[in-house]
Amino acid sequence: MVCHYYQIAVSVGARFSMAKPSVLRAEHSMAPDLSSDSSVFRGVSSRRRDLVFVVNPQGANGRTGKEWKKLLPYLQSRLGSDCNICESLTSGPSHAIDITREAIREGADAVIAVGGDGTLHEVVNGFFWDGKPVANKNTEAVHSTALGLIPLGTGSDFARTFGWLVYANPVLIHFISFYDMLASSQVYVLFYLRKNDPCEAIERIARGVRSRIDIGVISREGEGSHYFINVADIHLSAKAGYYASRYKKFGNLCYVIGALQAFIGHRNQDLRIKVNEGEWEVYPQVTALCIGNAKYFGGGMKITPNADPHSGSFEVE
Ligand SMILES: Nc1ncnc2c1ncn2[C@@H]1O[C@H](COP(=O)(O)OP(=O)(O)OP(=O)(O)O)[C@@H](O)[C@H]1O
Repeated sequence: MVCHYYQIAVSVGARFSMAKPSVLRAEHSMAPDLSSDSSVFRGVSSRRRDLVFVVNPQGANGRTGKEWKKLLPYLQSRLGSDCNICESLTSGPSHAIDITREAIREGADAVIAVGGDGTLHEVVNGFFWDGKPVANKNTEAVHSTALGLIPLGTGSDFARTFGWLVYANPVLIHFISFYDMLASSQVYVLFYLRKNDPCEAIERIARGVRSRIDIGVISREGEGSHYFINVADIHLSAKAGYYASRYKKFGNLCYVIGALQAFIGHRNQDLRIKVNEGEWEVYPQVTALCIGNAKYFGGGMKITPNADPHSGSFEVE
């Protein structure tokens, strides 16, 4: 009998320090031309921080777009005097990646994902290009671009790990590699995490609170790198997530339906795993493998309860 197995290496890198301090500069005089693609960026005020909101209007079966429309006037009145507010609506899958890269190159102070974990995931991947962090094209700029989140998706699982709280102290982000990849890099992260209370999120944006967290990197020989901020998984749970995306109109129930569908025809598989510098080991008949940087997936399932995005390590289940 031929034995098929997946092969995965999980490794944890060391934290390291960022060369530049990470304070949002309220008096920043930079005025990048984020309106170079006018269909994408709509500048609202003229100076100070440049905040780019990447909105998936189709998130949560269209609820994200509706919530965002209600939120925008408040956001403009609250932040408009201090910030350039750039609203950028995604037109389809992967668009958020391109928007984010452009915003960082143009010197945005923060790129804020407005939507669910899918949108957040794309924005995180937009912070990188060709295995490296995207850089401001103004090489003399002294600020870094922060990542932000207003969780308005179906599951919004990443935000759950934080209990909708703000992390006030800057902590270092670093990127942890796994799957035949060494990696190290960093971005700063802003958290605006009070689900169903976006006004509270905007208050946090106004305060400019920053934190630093870990980001995972997945790579395969001959393919590009792929970054994750929440939970990376393979086999049954990954199939469940894939199927769930077809049923978002049912809200969080989509994850139950997706899981049921994934069970149909599912067969466990042997898995070859290496953790850190350990030996390769074969784990027989594995149902799923989850590598958690944060705790939740599948619409609130606490799959890696001890994972902590600030810890410099993953929890593997
Ligand atoms: N204009 C669009 N039309 C259709 N799909 C889009 C559009 N913009 C982005 N997308 C895709 O929609 C996917 C899901 O969006 P998002 O994660 O924001 O909402 P969700 O699936 O409801 O939330 P969650 O992932 O937290 O359950 C994204 O990964 C993205 O690829």
